[in-house]
Amino acid sequence: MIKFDGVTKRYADGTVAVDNLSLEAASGTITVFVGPSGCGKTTSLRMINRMIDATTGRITLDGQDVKAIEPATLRRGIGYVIQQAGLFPHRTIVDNIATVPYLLGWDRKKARARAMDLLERVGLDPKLAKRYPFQLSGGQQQRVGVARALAADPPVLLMDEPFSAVDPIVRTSLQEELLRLQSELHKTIVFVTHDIDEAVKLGDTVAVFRVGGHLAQISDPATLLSKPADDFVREFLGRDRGIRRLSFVPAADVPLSPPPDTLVVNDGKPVGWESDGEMRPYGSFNPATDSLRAALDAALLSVNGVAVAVDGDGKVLGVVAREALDAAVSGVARG
Ligand SMILES: Nc1ncnc2c1ncn2[C@@H]1O[C@H](COP(=O)(O)OP(=O)(O)OP(=O)(O)O)[C@@H](O)[C@H]1O
Repeated sequence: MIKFDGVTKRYADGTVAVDNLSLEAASGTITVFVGPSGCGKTTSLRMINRMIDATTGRITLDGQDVKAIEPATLRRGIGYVIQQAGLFPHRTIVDNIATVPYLLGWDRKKARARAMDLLERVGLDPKLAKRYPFQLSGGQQQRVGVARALAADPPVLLMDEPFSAVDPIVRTSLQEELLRLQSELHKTIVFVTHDIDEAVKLGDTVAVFRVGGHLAQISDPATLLSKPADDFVREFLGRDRGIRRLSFVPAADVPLSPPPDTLVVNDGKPVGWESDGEMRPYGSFNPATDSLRAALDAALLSVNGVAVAVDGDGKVLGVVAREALDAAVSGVARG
Protein backbone atom coordinates (compact mmCIF):
# COMPACT_ATOMS: atom_id res chain seq x y z
CA MET A 1 0.00 0.00 0.00
CA ILE A 2 1.08 3.55 -0.75
CA LYS A 3 0.06 6.01 1.94
CA PHE A 4 0.20 9.82 1.88
CA ASP A 5 0.07 11.28 5.36
CA GLY A 6 -0.38 15.05 5.55
CA VAL A 7 1.89 15.61 2.53
CA THR A 8 2.61 19.17 1.39
CA LYS A 9 4.85 20.31 -1.45
CA ARG A 10 5.91 23.94 -1.55
CA TYR A 11 8.18 24.77 -4.51
CA ALA A 12 11.10 27.18 -4.13
CA ASP A 13 9.03 30.08 -5.53
CA GLY A 14 6.40 29.59 -2.82
CA THR A 15 3.83 27.73 -4.99
CA VAL A 16 1.95 25.21 -2.88
CA ALA A 17 1.38 22.43 -5.41
CA VAL A 18 0.06 19.87 -2.92
CA ASP A 19 -1.54 20.84 0.35
CA ASN A 20 -1.78 18.48 3.32
CA LEU A 21 -2.66 15.46 1.21
CA SER A 22 -3.67 12.26 2.96
CA LEU A 23 -4.81 9.23 1.00
CA GLU A 24 -4.15 5.54 0.48
CA ALA A 25 -3.58 3.59 -2.71
CA ALA A 26 -4.31 -0.06 -1.97
CA SER A 27 -1.91 -2.77 -3.13
CA GLY A 28 -2.85 -4.61 -6.32
CA THR A 29 -5.33 -1.94 -7.40
CA ILE A 30 -5.44 1.05 -9.74
CA THR A 31 -5.75 4.43 -8.02
CA VAL A 32 -6.34 7.33 -10.38
CA PHE A 33 -5.42 10.94 -9.58
CA VAL A 34 -7.69 13.17 -11.67
CA GLY A 35 -8.34 16.89 -11.72
CA PRO A 36 -7.93 20.06 -13.75
CA SER A 37 -4.57 21.29 -15.00
CA GLY A 38 -2.19 22.46 -12.30
CA CYS A 39 -3.97 20.81 -9.37
CA GLY A 40 -0.90 18.89 -8.23
CA LYS A 41 -1.42 15.43 -9.73
CA THR A 42 2.04 15.06 -11.24
CA THR A 43 3.74 16.54 -8.20
CA SER A 44 1.93 14.03 -6.00
CA LEU A 45 2.87 11.13 -8.27
CA ARG A 46 6.53 12.10 -8.43
CA MET A 47 6.79 12.36 -4.68
CA ILE A 48 6.14 8.62 -4.51
CA ASN A 49 9.36 7.74 -6.36
CA ARG A 50 11.15 10.80 -5.00
CA MET A 51 11.68 12.54 -8.29
CA ILE A 52 10.29 15.33 -6.11
CA ASP A 53 10.68 15.36 -2.35
CA ALA A 54 7.75 16.34 -0.13
CA THR A 55 8.26 19.50 1.92
CA THR A 56 6.36 18.14 4.93
CA GLY A 57 4.39 14.99 5.68
CA ARG A 58 5.17 11.38 4.97
CA ILE A 59 4.71 8.93 2.10
CA THR A 60 5.06 5.27 2.95
CA LEU A 61 5.35 2.25 0.71
CA ASP A 62 4.18 -0.87 2.53
CA GLY A 63 4.84 0.94 5.78
CA GLN A 64 8.33 2.18 4.90
CA ASP A 65 8.97 5.92 4.63
CA VAL A 66 10.14 6.58 1.06
CA LYS A 67 12.57 9.20 2.37
CA ALA A 68 14.40 6.42 4.20
CA ILE A 69 15.01 4.55 0.95
CA GLU A 70 17.84 5.53 -1.34
CA PRO A 71 16.19 6.96 -4.53
CA ALA A 72 17.92 4.55 -6.95
CA THR A 73 16.84 1.55 -4.85
CA LEU A 74 13.34 2.94 -4.48
CA ARG A 75 12.93 3.42 -8.25
CA ARG A 76 14.03 -0.11 -9.01
CA GLY A 77 10.79 -1.28 -7.43
CA ILE A 78 8.68 1.34 -9.16
CA GLY A 79 7.94 1.36 -12.90
CA TYR A 80 7.30 4.78 -14.42
CA VAL A 81 5.40 5.54 -17.61
CA ILE A 82 5.03 9.04 -19.02
CA GLN A 83 3.22 10.77 -21.86
CA GLN A 84 4.77 10.08 -25.28
CA ALA A 85 6.57 7.12 -23.73
CA GLY A 86 9.94 8.90 -23.35
CA LEU A 87 11.82 6.12 -25.14
CA PHE A 88 15.54 6.36 -25.82
CA PRO A 89 15.69 7.35 -29.52
CA HIS A 90 19.02 5.66 -30.31
CA ARG A 91 18.16 2.30 -28.78
CA THR A 92 16.14 -0.40 -30.47
CA ILE A 93 12.76 -1.35 -29.03
CA VAL A 94 14.08 -4.52 -27.44
CA ASP A 95 16.93 -2.60 -25.80
CA ASN A 96 14.55 0.11 -24.63
CA ILE A 97 12.39 -2.47 -22.88
CA ALA A 98 15.45 -4.17 -21.37
CA THR A 99 16.81 -0.91 -19.94
CA VAL A 100 16.16 -1.67 -16.27
CA PRO A 101 17.17 -5.36 -16.44
CA TYR A 102 20.51 -4.24 -18.00
CA LEU A 103 20.92 -1.69 -15.18
CA LEU A 104 20.22 -4.43 -12.68
CA GLY A 105 23.02 -6.46 -14.22
CA TRP A 106 20.93 -9.22 -15.80
CA ASP A 107 22.83 -11.05 -18.51
CA ARG A 108 21.97 -9.78 -21.99
CA LYS A 109 20.29 -12.96 -23.11
CA LYS A 110 17.96 -13.12 -20.13
CA ALA A 111 17.17 -9.39 -20.37
CA ARG A 112 16.34 -9.66 -24.07
CA ALA A 113 14.20 -12.75 -23.57
CA ARG A 114 12.25 -10.86 -20.90
CA ALA A 115 11.88 -7.89 -23.27
CA MET A 116 10.59 -10.10 -26.09
CA ASP A 117 8.08 -11.70 -23.73
CA LEU A 118 6.83 -8.27 -22.64
CA LEU A 119 6.61 -7.03 -26.21
CA GLU A 120 4.04 -9.71 -26.86
CA ARG A 121 2.27 -9.19 -23.55
CA VAL A 122 1.54 -5.57 -24.42
CA GLY A 123 0.12 -6.66 -27.76
CA LEU A 124 3.01 -5.83 -30.09
CA ASP A 125 4.42 -7.88 -32.95
CA PRO A 126 7.87 -9.31 -32.05
CA LYS A 127 9.04 -8.11 -35.47
CA LEU A 128 9.10 -4.57 -34.05
CA ALA A 129 11.91 -5.50 -31.64
CA LYS A 130 14.70 -4.41 -33.95
CA ARG A 131 13.15 -1.09 -34.89
CA TYR A 132 13.91 2.30 -33.38
CA PRO A 133 11.24 4.38 -31.59
CA PHE A 134 10.78 6.80 -34.52
CA GLN A 135 9.71 3.83 -36.66
CA LEU A 136 6.70 3.14 -34.42
CA SER A 137 3.31 4.84 -34.18
CA GLY A 138 2.47 6.86 -31.06
CA GLY A 139 0.24 4.08 -29.74
CA GLN A 140 2.95 1.45 -30.30
CA GLN A 141 5.48 3.66 -28.51
CA GLN A 142 3.13 3.93 -25.53
CA ARG A 143 2.87 0.14 -25.39
CA VAL A 144 6.67 -0.08 -25.41
CA GLY A 145 6.70 2.47 -22.58
CA VAL A 146 4.42 0.20 -20.54
CA ALA A 147 6.55 -2.87 -21.38
CA ARG A 148 9.71 -1.03 -20.33
CA ALA A 149 8.14 -0.04 -17.00
CA LEU A 150 7.17 -3.66 -16.36
CA ALA A 151 10.52 -5.16 -17.37
CA ALA A 152 11.94 -5.74 -13.91
CA ASP A 153 8.53 -6.80 -12.61
CA PRO A 154 8.21 -3.92 -10.12
CA PRO A 155 5.31 -4.20 -7.67
CA VAL A 156 4.40 -0.53 -8.21
CA LEU A 157 3.70 1.31 -11.44
CA LEU A 158 3.36 5.09 -11.72
CA MET A 159 1.69 6.29 -14.90
CA ASP A 160 1.56 10.00 -15.74
CA GLU A 161 -0.97 10.76 -18.49
CA PRO A 162 0.42 7.79 -20.43
CA PHE A 163 -2.32 7.72 -23.07
CA SER A 164 -2.97 11.43 -23.56
CA ALA A 165 -1.02 11.92 -26.76
CA VAL A 166 -2.79 9.31 -28.90
CA ASP A 167 -6.08 9.43 -30.80
CA PRO A 168 -9.29 8.26 -29.08
CA ILE A 169 -9.43 4.83 -30.74
CA VAL A 170 -5.83 3.95 -29.89
CA ARG A 171 -6.40 5.36 -26.43
CA THR A 172 -9.37 3.06 -25.85
CA SER A 173 -7.35 0.02 -26.90
CA LEU A 174 -4.43 1.03 -24.65
CA GLN A 175 -6.83 1.41 -21.73
CA GLU A 176 -8.29 -2.01 -22.38
CA GLU A 177 -4.84 -3.52 -22.68
CA LEU A 178 -3.87 -2.01 -19.34
CA LEU A 179 -6.96 -3.47 -17.65
CA ARG A 180 -6.23 -6.87 -19.20
CA LEU A 181 -2.60 -6.76 -18.06
CA GLN A 182 -3.65 -5.65 -14.59
CA SER A 183 -6.08 -8.55 -14.26
CA GLU A 184 -3.05 -10.84 -14.71
CA LEU A 185 -0.37 -8.86 -12.89
CA HIS A 186 -2.15 -7.15 -9.97
CA LYS A 187 0.33 -4.29 -9.70
CA THR A 188 -0.16 -1.34 -7.39
CA ILE A 189 -0.80 1.35 -9.99
CA VAL A 190 -1.13 5.09 -9.51
CA PHE A 191 -2.38 6.67 -12.71
CA VAL A 192 -2.60 10.41 -13.43
CA THR A 193 -5.06 11.83 -15.93
CA HIS A 194 -7.13 14.98 -16.44
CA ASP A 195 -9.81 12.94 -18.22
CA ILE A 196 -12.65 11.90 -15.92
CA ASP A 197 -13.90 9.23 -18.34
CA GLU A 198 -10.48 7.58 -18.32
CA ALA A 199 -10.44 7.86 -14.51
CA VAL A 200 -13.76 6.10 -13.95
CA LYS A 201 -12.94 3.47 -16.56
CA LEU A 202 -9.55 2.50 -15.14
CA GLY A 203 -9.72 3.31 -11.45
CA ASP A 204 -10.63 0.93 -8.68
CA THR A 205 -10.32 4.13 -6.67
CA VAL A 206 -10.53 7.67 -8.03
CA ALA A 207 -9.01 10.64 -6.21
CA VAL A 208 -10.34 13.98 -7.50
CA PHE A 209 -7.98 16.90 -6.90
CA ARG A 210 -8.85 20.57 -7.02
CA VAL A 211 -6.39 23.36 -7.81
CA GLY A 212 -4.15 24.15 -4.88
CA GLY A 213 -3.36 20.48 -4.36
CA HIS A 214 -6.44 19.69 -2.29
CA LEU A 215 -8.19 16.36 -2.35
CA ALA A 216 -11.82 16.99 -3.23
CA GLN A 217 -13.04 13.39 -3.03
CA ILE A 218 -11.69 9.86 -3.04
CA SER A 219 -13.94 6.86 -3.67
CA ASP A 220 -14.75 4.04 -6.05
CA PRO A 221 -16.05 5.29 -9.42
CA ALA A 222 -19.68 4.24 -8.90
CA THR A 223 -19.90 6.15 -5.61
CA LEU A 224 -18.14 9.12 -7.15
CA LEU A 225 -20.73 9.31 -9.92
CA SER A 226 -23.70 8.77 -7.63
CA LYS A 227 -22.57 10.85 -4.66
CA PRO A 228 -20.23 13.68 -5.66
CA ALA A 229 -18.97 15.37 -2.51
CA ASP A 230 -19.61 18.94 -3.63
CA ASP A 231 -20.36 21.27 -6.54
CA PHE A 232 -16.76 21.23 -7.78
CA VAL A 233 -16.75 17.45 -8.12
CA ARG A 234 -20.26 17.45 -9.63
CA GLU A 235 -19.19 19.96 -12.27
CA PHE A 236 -15.94 18.15 -12.96
CA LEU A 237 -17.78 14.88 -13.50
CA GLY A 238 -19.74 16.53 -16.29
CA ARG A 239 -23.29 16.46 -17.52
CA ASP A 240 -23.91 12.80 -18.38
CA ARG A 241 -23.01 11.60 -14.92
CA GLY A 242 -26.34 9.79 -14.58
CA ILE A 243 -25.87 7.77 -17.76
CA ARG A 244 -22.27 6.94 -16.86
CA ARG A 245 -23.40 5.51 -13.54
CA LEU A 246 -25.22 2.81 -15.47
CA SER A 247 -21.81 1.52 -16.65
CA PHE A 248 -21.18 0.22 -13.14
CA VAL A 249 -24.45 -1.68 -12.82
CA PRO A 250 -24.41 -5.19 -14.30
CA ALA A 251 -27.23 -6.03 -16.69
CA ALA A 252 -27.42 -9.58 -15.30
CA ASP A 253 -30.49 -8.90 -13.15
CA VAL A 254 -32.67 -7.38 -15.85
CA PRO A 255 -35.54 -9.83 -16.48
CA LEU A 256 -35.71 -11.24 -20.02
CA SER A 257 -38.86 -12.03 -21.99
CA PRO A 258 -39.16 -14.55 -24.82
CA PRO A 259 -38.37 -12.96 -28.19
CA PRO A 260 -41.48 -11.95 -30.17
CA ASP A 261 -42.05 -13.27 -33.72
CA THR A 262 -41.00 -9.95 -35.20
CA LEU A 263 -37.38 -10.66 -34.18
CA VAL A 264 -35.83 -12.48 -37.15
CA VAL A 265 -33.29 -15.07 -36.06
CA ASN A 266 -30.92 -17.14 -38.15
CA ASP A 267 -28.98 -20.04 -36.62
CA GLY A 268 -29.91 -18.72 -33.19
CA LYS A 269 -28.45 -15.27 -33.91
CA PRO A 270 -30.48 -12.08 -34.35
CA VAL A 271 -30.80 -10.66 -37.87
CA GLY A 272 -33.16 -7.73 -37.32
CA TRP A 273 -36.68 -6.63 -36.51
CA GLU A 274 -39.26 -7.20 -39.20
CA SER A 275 -41.50 -4.21 -39.63
CA ASP A 276 -43.82 -3.47 -42.59
CA GLY A 277 -42.09 -6.15 -44.63
CA GLU A 278 -38.63 -4.61 -44.07
CA MET A 279 -35.69 -5.69 -41.91
CA ARG A 280 -34.92 -3.00 -39.32
CA PRO A 281 -31.85 -2.59 -37.09
CA TYR A 282 -31.55 -4.15 -33.65
CA GLY A 283 -29.23 -3.56 -30.70
CA SER A 284 -27.91 -6.38 -28.53
CA PHE A 285 -26.05 -6.86 -25.26
CA ASN A 286 -24.70 -9.79 -23.26
CA PRO A 287 -26.28 -9.88 -19.77
CA ALA A 288 -23.39 -11.98 -18.43
CA THR A 289 -20.73 -9.40 -19.20
CA ASP A 290 -22.39 -6.09 -20.08
CA SER A 291 -23.69 -3.21 -17.99
CA LEU A 292 -27.10 -1.63 -17.80
CA ARG A 293 -25.69 1.16 -19.93
CA ALA A 294 -25.00 -1.36 -22.72
CA ALA A 295 -28.54 -2.72 -22.36
CA LEU A 296 -29.96 0.78 -22.64
CA ASP A 297 -27.75 1.48 -25.63
CA ALA A 298 -29.00 -1.73 -27.26
CA ALA A 299 -32.59 -0.60 -26.72
CA LEU A 300 -31.86 2.78 -28.29
CA LEU A 301 -30.28 1.12 -31.32
CA SER A 302 -33.31 -1.11 -31.89
CA VAL A 303 -35.95 0.37 -34.14
CA ASN A 304 -38.70 -0.54 -31.64
CA GLY A 305 -36.71 0.30 -28.49
CA VAL A 306 -36.45 -3.35 -27.42
CA ALA A 307 -32.96 -4.62 -26.50
CA VAL A 308 -31.96 -8.12 -27.61
CA ALA A 309 -30.04 -10.20 -25.05
CA VAL A 310 -27.42 -12.56 -26.51
CA ASP A 311 -24.95 -15.04 -25.02
CA GLY A 312 -21.19 -15.12 -25.57
CA ASP A 313 -21.69 -16.79 -28.98
CA GLY A 314 -24.11 -14.09 -30.08
CA LYS A 315 -27.18 -16.35 -29.77
CA VAL A 316 -30.49 -14.91 -28.65
CA LEU A 317 -31.36 -15.39 -24.97
CA GLY A 318 -34.45 -13.21 -24.95
CA VAL A 319 -35.41 -9.57 -25.11
CA VAL A 320 -35.77 -6.82 -22.54
CA ALA A 321 -39.16 -5.20 -22.56
CA ARG A 322 -39.17 -1.43 -22.17
CA GLU A 323 -40.91 -1.62 -18.79
CA ALA A 324 -38.22 -3.98 -17.43
CA LEU A 325 -35.45 -1.65 -18.59
CA ASP A 326 -37.27 1.41 -17.21
CA ALA A 327 -37.69 -0.35 -13.87
CA ALA A 328 -33.99 -1.28 -13.74
CA VAL A 329 -32.90 2.27 -14.60
CA SER A 330 -35.27 3.80 -12.04
CA GLY A 331 -33.89 1.38 -9.46
CA VAL A 332 -30.42 2.83 -10.09
CA ALA A 333 -31.75 6.39 -9.90
CA ARG A 334 -33.32 5.69 -6.50
CA GLY A 335 -30.34 3.76 -5.18
N1 LIG B 1 9.27 23.26 -10.35
C1 LIG B 1 8.20 24.00 -10.05
N2 LIG B 1 8.34 25.21 -9.48
C2 LIG B 1 7.26 25.96 -9.16
N3 LIG B 1 5.99 25.58 -9.34
C3 LIG B 1 5.79 24.40 -9.91
C4 LIG B 1 6.86 23.54 -10.31
N4 LIG B 1 6.35 22.41 -10.85
C5 LIG B 1 5.02 22.55 -10.81
N5 LIG B 1 4.67 23.75 -10.25
C6 LIG B 1 3.32 24.26 -9.99
O1 LIG B 1 2.67 23.39 -9.09
C7 LIG B 1 1.29 23.26 -9.41
C8 LIG B 1 0.94 21.79 -9.61
O2 LIG B 1 1.65 21.30 -10.76
P1 LIG B 1 1.50 19.80 -11.26
O3 LIG B 1 2.37 19.64 -12.45
O4 LIG B 1 1.69 18.89 -10.12
O5 LIG B 1 -0.04 19.80 -11.67
P2 LIG B 1 -0.86 18.77 -12.56
O6 LIG B 1 -2.16 18.62 -11.85
O7 LIG B 1 -0.07 17.55 -12.81
O8 LIG B 1 -1.07 19.60 -13.90
P3 LIG B 1 -1.20 19.12 -15.44
O9 LIG B 1 -2.46 18.31 -15.53
O10 LIG B 1 -1.32 20.43 -16.16
O11 LIG B 1 0.03 18.34 -15.75
C9 LIG B 1 1.06 24.13 -10.62
O12 LIG B 1 0.59 25.38 -10.20
C10 LIG B 1 2.45 24.26 -11.23
O13 LIG B 1 2.58 25.47 -11.93
